[in-house]
Amino acid sequence: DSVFSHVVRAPEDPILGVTVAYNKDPSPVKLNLGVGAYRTEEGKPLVLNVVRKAEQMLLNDKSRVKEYLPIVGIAEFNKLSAKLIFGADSPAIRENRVTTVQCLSGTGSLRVGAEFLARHYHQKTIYIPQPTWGNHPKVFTLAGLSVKTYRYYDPTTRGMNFQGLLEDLGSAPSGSIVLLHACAHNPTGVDPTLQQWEQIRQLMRSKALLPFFDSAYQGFASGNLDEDAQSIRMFVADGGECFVAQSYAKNMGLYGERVGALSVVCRAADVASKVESQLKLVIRPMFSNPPIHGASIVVTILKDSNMFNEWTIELKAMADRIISMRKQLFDALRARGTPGDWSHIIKQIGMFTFTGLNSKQVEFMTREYHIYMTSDGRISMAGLSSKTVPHLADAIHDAVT
Ligand SMILES: Cc1[nH+]cc(COP(=O)(O)O)c(CN[C@@H](CCC(=O)O)C(=O)O)c1O
Repeated sequence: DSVFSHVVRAPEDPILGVTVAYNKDPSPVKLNLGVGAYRTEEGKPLVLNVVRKAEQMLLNDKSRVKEYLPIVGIAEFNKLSAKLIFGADSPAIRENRVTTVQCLSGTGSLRVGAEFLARHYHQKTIYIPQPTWGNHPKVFTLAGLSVKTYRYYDPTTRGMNFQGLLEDLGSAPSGSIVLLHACAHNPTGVDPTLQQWEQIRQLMRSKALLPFFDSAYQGFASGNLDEDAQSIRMFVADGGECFVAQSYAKNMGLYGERVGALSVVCRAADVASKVESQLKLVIRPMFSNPPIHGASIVVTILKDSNMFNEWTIELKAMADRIISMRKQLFDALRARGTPGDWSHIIKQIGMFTFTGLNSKQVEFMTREYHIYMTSDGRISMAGLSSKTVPHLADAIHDAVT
């Protein structure tokens, strides 16, 4: 018999497995509110017009070839990605203290950064928020870091547990790595205020804690690219060092193209270039060099001011539709007199609402209403439309009464 007959069947992924279950459900009223992927009012995935236009331009350009990219990817993509996240006027970019390497979307950027840190950084512990994106602990553990958590969310207020955050980061060994969601925290939808970010920055710099930002939703939280990058830019402005993982999956709708970048901001230009040389030694045996198509779309859009503006308009429209779904769900629950305070639905920002529903209630909603969402009570608002809000509101009302 097979030499792999001992292999046990692994469980489905807590997030991506929701889509597997949804796809199996024959119900005509089923609703997929699991995966954080944007859907239109018609409930369909969206390819941005500006992305279609960029792809057409690429197709028409007969000079384009499909040669290997350099290990670090498309140089122009890396420059434009750094500019997008750090700002055109970033001192770090001006002083050439940033190295950016093209990776496989946000996950790949996190993994490459974690592998580098496990090899070259003296502290092997990374503190991640409690709760956080389900894949974070696996990415960092498999890269060789040891994962600890810091308090982040307060279930009673459904807001931040800021005191807990300060205490936990305040008692972390100096030099520890700290994972920070740049904006639109997943799964809670709760972000620090700018004042709280400044307090976090001061505390972290005073203990030489190393910030590792995960920016998967730039532009999706507020609808404004610069606003959603403010937390990162505060840290870069103080001249300190940080890691930033960037994803174009959501804000440019390039999910399956796997387009992202890892940036490392260093204190000196020569350090940045040595770091880049070591990042290449991580990437080469991992995936050798990144895919050309998605990054070429990003370059085509970011380098042309008209297409860039077109993108920002489409991005704002996606963010606005999500915000209107929040309002509609909140109003629908109020209209039903659903017991409980549901104001967190409109206070939280980004792709997700952390409803506060428990796994039993979630199971009930899946069984009785064919609503698919993660067992932690997270709902992807992008999966909702005006037509389906009543169905969800009925399900929540039924689950809590
Ligand atoms: C915070 C965060 N960081 C990184 C990623 C990775 O994105 P990518 O660029 O595709 O590698 C995601 C996607 N998380 C949503 C998408 C599905 C998934 O889990 O992956 C989600 O939480 O639904 C995040 O939510």
